[in-house]
Amino acid sequence: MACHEVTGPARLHLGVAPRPVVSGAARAPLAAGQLRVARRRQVCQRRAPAMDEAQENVRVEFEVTLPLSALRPTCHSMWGCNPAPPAPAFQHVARMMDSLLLDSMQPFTFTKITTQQLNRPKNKQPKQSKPAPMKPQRQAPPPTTGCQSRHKTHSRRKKFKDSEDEARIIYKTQDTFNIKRAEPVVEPASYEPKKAGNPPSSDKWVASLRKRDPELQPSLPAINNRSRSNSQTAGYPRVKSRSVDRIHSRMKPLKPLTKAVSKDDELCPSPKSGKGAFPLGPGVEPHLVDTVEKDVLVRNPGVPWDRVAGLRAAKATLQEAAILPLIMPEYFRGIRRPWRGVLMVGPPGTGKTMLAKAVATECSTTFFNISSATLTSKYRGDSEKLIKILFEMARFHAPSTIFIDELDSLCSSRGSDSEHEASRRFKAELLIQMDGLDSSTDERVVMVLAATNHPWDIDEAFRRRFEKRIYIPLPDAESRVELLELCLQGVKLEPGVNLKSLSSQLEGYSGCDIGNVCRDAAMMSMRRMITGKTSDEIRAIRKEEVDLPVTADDFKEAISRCKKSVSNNDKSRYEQWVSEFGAS
Ligand SMILES: Nc1ncnc2c1ncn2[C@@H]1O[C@H](COP(=O)(O)OP(=O)(O)OP(=O)(O)O)[C@@H](O)[C@H]1O
Repeated sequence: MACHEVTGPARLHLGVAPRPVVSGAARAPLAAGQLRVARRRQVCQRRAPAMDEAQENVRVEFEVTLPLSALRPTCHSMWGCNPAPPAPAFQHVARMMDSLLLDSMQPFTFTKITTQQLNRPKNKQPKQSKPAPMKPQRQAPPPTTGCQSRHKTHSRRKKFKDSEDEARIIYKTQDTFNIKRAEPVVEPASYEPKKAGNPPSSDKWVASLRKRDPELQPSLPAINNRSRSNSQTAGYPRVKSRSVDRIHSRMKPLKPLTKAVSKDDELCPSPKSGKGAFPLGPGVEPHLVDTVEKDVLVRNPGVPWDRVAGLRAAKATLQEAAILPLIMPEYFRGIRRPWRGVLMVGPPGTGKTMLAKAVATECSTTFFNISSATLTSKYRGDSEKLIKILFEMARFHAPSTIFIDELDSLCSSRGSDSEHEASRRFKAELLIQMDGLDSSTDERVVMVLAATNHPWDIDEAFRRRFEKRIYIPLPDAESRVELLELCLQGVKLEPGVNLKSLSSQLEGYSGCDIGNVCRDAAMMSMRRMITGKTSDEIRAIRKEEVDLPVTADDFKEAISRCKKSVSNNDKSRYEQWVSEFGAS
């Protein structure tokens, strides 16, 4: 018989004297350790070893009704009764008692556990005269201890075949454990819930029962739920679960996207969808929306086209893909729909990220910037949900640009043994979301822009979805001159410095490398000035003394110190990939 087949009411009452024992009031008092079986009068008198040292002020009482068929002339081993194997229903009750008595006294903060059969036939009810006095206690919290809660579980609705199958066992004892009295006894009317302090013991007790006896599982959820609500009403600080936190945070008003105003915003207005905050529909997790708004959404990339030197072909492709559909949306319909995805491929430091920001700045689109760092570390496990919300937000704030930096680290080839489950789910979700960007029917233009230094690692499914795959090469001679001019803005140059001849010396350098050379050359005069001086002497140097024009020799020295970061082999590998998979 499984535990839920205990068909009669099982009542357990733990209390601290002098509180009257309710259900035992109509009976002759029983000595400690006595076990009485009603109806059949099977009385088993045994003393538990631990109960020999009785404490006068602690009384444990429980009342159990269970089918006679379940009852054998046996007791639980704890009381040293008949060694015959106990019946399952009785076992169930015994195990509960066992857990209560053997655990760390926490159970004694419970005053009553009641299990009732809901549809018991009236003529089969056990005698009501004795349990009747317990009823008032269900309405008022028992006054014995400070940590009280009541629990009620309902046994499965199963009728007895015969009323003779019912038996009542009443057990009374004086507990011998070193029970710390929680609080003085108070009258029910003056009972007040404990405000704070000890956590509710019910959870601990239930957890203990679960651990000790998995067979009790079916009856525990009801106990557990009830105990939570009781501990809540008893004034204990509630332990919030993550899901509860989410619900609470859902109720918090989110900052509207267009509300943030900074100094930068005033100088260069951020792209505004003008639609206010993203609505939290069903299934939308507010903390992820918050995450996208805080960490992914870039309000003001602030990179105009002219800050990007060279890269004319790439700029033209991006203009066609991102800017023109916004300028003349009627034209970009049907077969002329805007490109859904553009992949920028090239060596590091060639301006791919700058280009993406420039697109967002020029188009005034809402710019979402995600990278493997954003997704895999902080939001591991949530990354696919984040992607889903990201695309929903991008549609809501359309026209939008979603920029995925270092695409290879997020969208590498699938199916390898080392592939993590979370990564697989993320890729699947991203593929689905990119498929959903059908701007031939949807007027909300959302473009996915990605950049990678390792195009050969990208999964072919993603490669296909990036309809434009453009090469961002190392700067040519003309672009290098532009870069030098850009980098040396505000820097005094000696009249003898020729940028064209300088650019020829910088062949094979990336935009980033050229910036480093310029920075180094611009600091040469200062280095010469401070050599061999103490910090006090350096402090005494005036700005005009160090701010000397940069000479050709300075550049020469800087070039000798800063080598290029991209090898010829790397360059040819990119060119080979682009000649095979490029689409510009
Ligand atoms: N074409 C360019 N115009 C202006 N600045 C450039 C250009 N290319 C590179 N730079 C300089 O190099 C720096 C790095 O550029 P960016 O981050 O865009 O390179 P990237 O191609 O995205 O590099 P990675 O692939 O390593 O992410 C920029 O801050 C900028 O100063």
